[in-house]
Amino acid sequence: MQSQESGCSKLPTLDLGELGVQHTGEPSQQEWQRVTRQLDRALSDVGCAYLTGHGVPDDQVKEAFSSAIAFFKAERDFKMRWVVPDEGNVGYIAMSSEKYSDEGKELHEGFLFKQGSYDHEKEAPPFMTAVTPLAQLVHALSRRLMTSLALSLNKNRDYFVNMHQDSGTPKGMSVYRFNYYPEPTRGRESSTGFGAHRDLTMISLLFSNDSEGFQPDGEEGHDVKLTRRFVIAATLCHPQICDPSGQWVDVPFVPGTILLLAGEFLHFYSNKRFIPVMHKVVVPSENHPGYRPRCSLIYFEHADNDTPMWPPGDDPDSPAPPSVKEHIEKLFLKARAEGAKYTSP
Ligand SMILES: O=C(O)CCC(=O)C(=O)O
Ligand SMILES: [Fe+2]
Repeated sequence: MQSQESGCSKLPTLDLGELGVQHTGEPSQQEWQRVTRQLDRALSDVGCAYLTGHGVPDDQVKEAFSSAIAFFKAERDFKMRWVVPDEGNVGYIAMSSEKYSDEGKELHEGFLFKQGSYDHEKEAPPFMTAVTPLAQLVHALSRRLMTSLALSLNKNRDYFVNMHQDSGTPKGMSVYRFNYYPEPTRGRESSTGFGAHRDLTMISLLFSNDSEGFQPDGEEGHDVKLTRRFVIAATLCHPQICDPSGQWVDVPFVPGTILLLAGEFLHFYSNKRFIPVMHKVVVPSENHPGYRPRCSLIYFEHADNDTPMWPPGDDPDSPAPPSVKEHIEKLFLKARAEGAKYTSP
């Protein structure tokens, strides 16, 4: 496994080899073992890894981003046609209408969507056509990663896949999300891109565009050993992960890779072996010529609705865990309630 130099940090890079979805045949046993070993190490040491050899064609990713960026640049009234309903969990998320941490106003817009959510009666957002071929590959990729994670825990190879039978259908909670970070015009000192949080997922797969970044001044030189937290960012507007000493570490854009993040569901179902990486997106500290908005596309892999969010304990007196659906909806509604408080005090 190689490491990706990012300023002071080294993030693992994992070549998926025969597990890449360009290979439709069954990977060899050696390849399952190699990838499983490396994946186990990356997610137990750091909680994330850059994936190469994944088989999702770069031109499909670029196409999806240009179509999404065109959407986010459209008039607000147009975008509001898809606004997420009050109690809903898919649709358009307007600028600064969510808040995931206490770090200030969060300067992002978003769009949550599922495959198959739009039919003849419900108008699809215009980027849907560009995303559809990519989504099918991402779904297949996620199943291979879940199989490998089950093998690494010495479980039946279908242990996780069986918990995710509704993925890729409108019924399950698994969802895609575009985030859009335009260049901030004012109030950047007290704002952030996306507040620090851990994903509630089994795994998250993150694509981003090249937002034409550079290393921010004065953030190099920490001797950081990455083990627990993680920031996604090293460019103008970028993600970061966080380490145990509280240092945030940049996660630069690496062309052609997907960033894999372990989520909380995986943490609980691996007996806390895999680290649910803490991450956030930072905004540039000042205006820079040539700045391009950052756009990311994330696939959140969530177990089927009624699955307990963590394995129920042996203690009959301890409260039963919430279901995956209840737990996710609670967090999502809280983020929107906080965003609303913040934007209209
Ligand atoms: O946009 C990004 O790069 C990360 C956003 C994120 O962490 C999320 O949507 O959960
Ligand atoms: Fe996240």
